Amino acid sequence: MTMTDFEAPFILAIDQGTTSSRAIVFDQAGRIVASAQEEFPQHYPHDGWVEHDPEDIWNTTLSTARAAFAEAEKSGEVGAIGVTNQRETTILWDRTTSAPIHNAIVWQDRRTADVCAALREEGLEPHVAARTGLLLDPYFSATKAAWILDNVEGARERAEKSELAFGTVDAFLIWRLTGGKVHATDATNASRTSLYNIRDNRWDEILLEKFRVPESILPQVFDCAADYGETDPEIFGRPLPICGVAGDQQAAAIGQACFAPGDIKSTYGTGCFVLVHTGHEIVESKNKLLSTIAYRLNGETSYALEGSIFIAGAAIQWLRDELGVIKSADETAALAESLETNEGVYLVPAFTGLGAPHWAPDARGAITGLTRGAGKAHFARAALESVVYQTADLMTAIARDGADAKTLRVDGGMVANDWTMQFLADMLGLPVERPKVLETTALGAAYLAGMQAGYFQSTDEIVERWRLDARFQPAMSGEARQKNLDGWADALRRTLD
Ligand SMILES: Nc1ncnc2c1ncn2[C@@H]1O[C@H](COP(=O)(O)OP(=O)(O)O)[C@@H](O)[C@H]1O
Ligand SMILES: O=P(O)(O)OC[C@H](O)CO
Repeated sequence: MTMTDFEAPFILAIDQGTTSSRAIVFDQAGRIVASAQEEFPQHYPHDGWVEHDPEDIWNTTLSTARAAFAEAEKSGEVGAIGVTNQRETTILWDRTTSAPIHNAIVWQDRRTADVCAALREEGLEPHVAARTGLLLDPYFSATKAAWILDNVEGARERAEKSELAFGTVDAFLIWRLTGGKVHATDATNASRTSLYNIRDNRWDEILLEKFRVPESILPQVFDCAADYGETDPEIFGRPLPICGVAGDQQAAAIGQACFAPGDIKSTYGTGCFVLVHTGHEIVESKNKLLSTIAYRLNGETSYALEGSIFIAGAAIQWLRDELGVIKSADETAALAESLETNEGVYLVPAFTGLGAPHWAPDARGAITGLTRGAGKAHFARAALESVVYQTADLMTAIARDGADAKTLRVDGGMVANDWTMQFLADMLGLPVERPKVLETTALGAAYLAGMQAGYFQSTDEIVERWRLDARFQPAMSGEARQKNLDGWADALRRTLD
């Protein structure tokens, strides 16, 4: 392909993730023109606490966006920007100086588990579920924002005087990119705060009061494809419109062209998130899944059921960084394959508690079935298998809630691992489809911006652009499958007990 094969104007997608910031420029056919990525430090000040320095978030976003932009502009012009982000992560900043008043409290952070437990005792959970589709868990932004207001000296008084702004990472980046002119978020990110009423599409006064978050600090909530203002001309040498925004899991579903009820995708990055489109209706889960906004376009809201797993690729990073049994993530497939079975070794990676469908913030990880012969292949296989079993638990919950999946579309860094994808198809008993573009999160943000910029007229044009790379068909015997699932259920029971 020559440079001139690309269809301009291009779209710059900013994908601010949990462990790295990425910027990818796409052409209008959905092909990658240029990209850049930078990791940044994670801070763990106490057991169960996870923080990011917002300046690291900003600096890595800025440098990757500028690098991808400069590379792309050698072959065409960038016309629009889409933003997608790690969700729930909470930042409060000074409206005058744009300086954060505390580190970002990351979605994985469990410090407000006690607050959530106390609110549950007071009977708040059914109200949270009815209004936001969520559960009472430290995962979501509300208790994180209140924690900052209570623990940074003078913050509450300053918030009451409208001197502070709250945002998930998208809102913080939009604020900085527009030079402090726009304080806005999109409906998907708002739906992850525990403060946003997903039925009426507005900040919920009762929840603001219960969670003790003043309305004065909240951003405006826009559609996912909308006018979010222009970037400060100094950033890219000219102003560029920011016109597409969605939380990363919702953006991945858009990049996977999940626009019809029943369409389902699973993204394997640091964590794993399964989203199934439920149309314009909110499906209330009876199996501890979340109801959430899939996207809002032209004022019309589509919803999804979501299963959130906190540790997926992070288990592989743990093998590499803490245990040192691998040097790089790619080694895990060969290690897993070197064993005919898992030989009874299971890992339950509850490093930051367990998410759906258990919601056990105090659970901690376990490895079971170790024998003297267990070695690094067993650990690698158990880590990969754990991601699959957690997905299987979610798929069971989704099926019980009435969604009937025919195939599962997968994406994210971990799906490069063929062994894991085959094991996933085997355990689910469903075909697993991997698309050609694995960067579906960034692609989804680019599509949203492209819609607002007028490059795409409808979601049908996005459906047409989806391309299959590989389909993994279930091949394992029913007996072997059940043995594995039983072994996992046993390890899980021991962890939860
Ligand atoms: N071949 C592989 N096998 C297993 N895990 C992998 C492989 N390649 C990458 N990963 C895992 O995928 C994750 C990176 O995926 P990515 O989508 O970039 O994550 P995020 O956006 O959450 O930072 C890492 O946790 C890494 O350990
Ligand atoms: O940064 P990721 O890809 O691990 O995604 C994080 C999720 O948005 C958390 O809800």
